[in-house]
Amino acid sequence: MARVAVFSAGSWGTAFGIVLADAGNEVTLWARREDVCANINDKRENTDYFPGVELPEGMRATTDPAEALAGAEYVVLSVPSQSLRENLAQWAPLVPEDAVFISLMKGVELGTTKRMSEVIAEVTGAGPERIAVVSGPNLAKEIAVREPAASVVACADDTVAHRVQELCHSRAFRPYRSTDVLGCELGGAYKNVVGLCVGMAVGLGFGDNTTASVITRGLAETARLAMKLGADPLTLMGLAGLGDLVATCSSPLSRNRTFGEKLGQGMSTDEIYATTKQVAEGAKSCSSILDLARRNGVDAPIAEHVDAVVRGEISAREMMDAFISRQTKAERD
Ligand SMILES: NC(=O)C1=CN([C@@H]2O[C@H](COP(=O)(O)OP(=O)(O)OC[C@H]3O[C@@H](n4cnc5c(N)ncnc54)[C@H](O)[C@@H]3O)[C@@H](O)[C@H]2O)C=CC1
Ligand SMILES: O=C(CO)COP(=O)(O)O
Repeated sequence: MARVAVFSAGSWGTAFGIVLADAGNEVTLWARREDVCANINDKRENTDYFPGVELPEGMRATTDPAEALAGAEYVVLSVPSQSLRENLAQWAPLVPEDAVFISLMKGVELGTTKRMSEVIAEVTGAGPERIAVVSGPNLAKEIAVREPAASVVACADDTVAHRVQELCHSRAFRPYRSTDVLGCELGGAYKNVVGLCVGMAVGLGFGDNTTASVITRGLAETARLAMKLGADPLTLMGLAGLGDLVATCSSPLSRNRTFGEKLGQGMSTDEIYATTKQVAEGAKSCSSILDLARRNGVDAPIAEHVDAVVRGEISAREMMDAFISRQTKAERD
């Protein structure tokens, strides 16, 4: 049993906290809001995110980061990717010296084009042996009610990956192990952009040929960039690549796919933001991923066109037309 601090009590932080508590750990969730914290401690429920789901015994909440971090051996991070740097700057001085960071986030930082593990390393000074990521087909709502699922735990240090793997192996959650942090993170961030694109196709009324074409070319685009940066191609064929892409692009539970569907139906980005407070990481990361691809000389038509639709520069329909009319090429290029 280990002591784990989870930041924060949103969808995935809470659902992964349930996995950790089910696996026998002592879990403290940091909640931003007093009412969320009180519900978790008093009613054993995160009413905002998972009404009706009873939280396990080994889980409690606090709004005080110092209390959450006292004696923590593992620090799980599940905040919006674009706020991580600012959040961590406040929390880092409170983190116990040897604690291992576990990133659940699927985004790329705007401006710097850094992956979340890179931001963690930069802000905290932690070495690669203290930074792990968890990524895979893990829609939070299904995990919270213990539907069976698999995922990948990646850390540059295989011994630490093994420890984190054991930490989160519960009765419904099966983690695999990897040392390819970069491949897992890029797979996780890119599938959100592809999910937006698939959602747009659905919103436009198109069927399975269109969505399968976008998913497949999305995987090719993800692999092109990830491999250029040094990822193992097999990671992209695995749970953190293809697996997550399939879950996100097929599920109405996906916030990214839903966001895309609304764009396809003609809503603007601002109108969609006004309808939800939940994170759709791809709407921000399409721009940073495109930036990353351009800096590395990699062709990224899906990221480029999704970014243009999110910015309101073209419509979803114009995006689909542009894909079809692009210069023809070999499939493997
Ligand atoms: N929901 C899901 O099914 C999954 C989500 N993820 C990833 O997990 C990360 C978190 O997403 P979710 O939990 O789904 O989002 P969410 O919107 O459900 O929760 C976000 C949490 O962050 C907090 N938050 C928002 N702005 C903040 C700020 N400025 N500073 C500190 N905390 C802030 C919110 O209070 C909330 O507790 C994202 O990177 C997402 O891609 C990964 C796998 C599954
Ligand atoms: O990452 C996810 C599933 O693995 C969740 O996807 P959304 O953020 O699109 O809901």
